[in-house]
Amino acid sequence: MTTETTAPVTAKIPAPATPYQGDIARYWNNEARPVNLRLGDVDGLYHHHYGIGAVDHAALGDPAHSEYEKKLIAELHRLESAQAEVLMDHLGAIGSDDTLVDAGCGRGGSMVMAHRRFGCKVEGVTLSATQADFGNRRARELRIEDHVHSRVCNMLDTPFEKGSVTASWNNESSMYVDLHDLFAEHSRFLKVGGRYVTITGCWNPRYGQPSKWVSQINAHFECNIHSRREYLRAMADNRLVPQSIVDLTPDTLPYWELRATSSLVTGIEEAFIESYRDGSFQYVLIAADRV
Ligand SMILES: C[S@@+](CC[C@H](N)C(=O)[O-])C[C@H]1O[C@@H](n2cnc3c(N)ncnc32)[C@H](O)[C@@H]1O
Ligand SMILES: CC(C)=CCC/C(C)=C/COP(=O)(O)OP(=O)(O)O
Ligand SMILES: [Mg+2]
Repeated sequence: MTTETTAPVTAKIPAPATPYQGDIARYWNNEARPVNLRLGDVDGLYHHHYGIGAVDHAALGDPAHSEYEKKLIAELHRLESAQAEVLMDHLGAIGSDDTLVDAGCGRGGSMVMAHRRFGCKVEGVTLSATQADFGNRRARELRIEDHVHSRVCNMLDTPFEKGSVTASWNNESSMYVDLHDLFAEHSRFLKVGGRYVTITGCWNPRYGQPSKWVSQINAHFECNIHSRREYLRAMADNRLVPQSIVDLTPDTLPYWELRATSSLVTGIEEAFIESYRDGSFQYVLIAADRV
């Protein structure tokens, strides 16, 4: 029998708010890159974000060894999960009765991690019905569907009640939306005293304008990378006061340098490596209090 929790969300997909959002929904509905699926298969946590931390060369062993590629995939995945743990380190004290929101939740890997860590409810929104179905199927397989739920929904217009959410985040998903609209919505559903965290790639105002590498990343993902200045200004305008700003650029470079040597390369590795090296692009975590 089909129940409410097992029915695919595709049965009730809202129309995209704009033609652009329709493009992004299609993009993620059709995405099936091995660099994401093979990494997720390592332990069933499927991410669409990048990694941070030092590469464990001892664990990788000899590149000539027949098991090397498998170990490399496991290592890239370990670094991506480490990134999500660092984001969660900044969410503050979360109890099992709390609700968290993952804005732009992808296939839901971070939501599962947050539930395992805090025992709380996690609500995810994505434009992609394929991703929401994938995340809900994984939650059912893990028997956590009463706590972890994805829906097809525009993160700028969510059904969450005003002041009902203890903490929320965007993990590499804020480059698809206007930041003033985004932070107005987080600010609306967060409790006063709640916490907002983003990990994002942003262009560096000190460079002047987006570099050719940043433009290449935008074209590759059909996104619009904002500047660091824009993040801080849009937060300030929406009652989100930064508590920590961490430049993760040096921590993400080893991930990219390792990924560039793998068989799973997608062609975007050079743009990330060169823009991080020339200072035009930064990988940043911002944690802010809703005041
Ligand atoms: C790069 S993926 C990041 C996924 C996830 N945060 C993770 O870390 O694995 C970007 C996500 O943003 C979502 N997204 C983009 N624009 C959105 C919008 N307006 N509303 C909801 N989700 C959106 C996409 O559907 C996709 O799931
Ligand atoms: C930091 C920036 C600018 C990110 C842009 C958003 C994005 C597409 C993130 C990774 O998704 P993915 O895991 O699906 O990408 P890939 O296939 O390259 O691993
Ligand atoms: Mg990826």
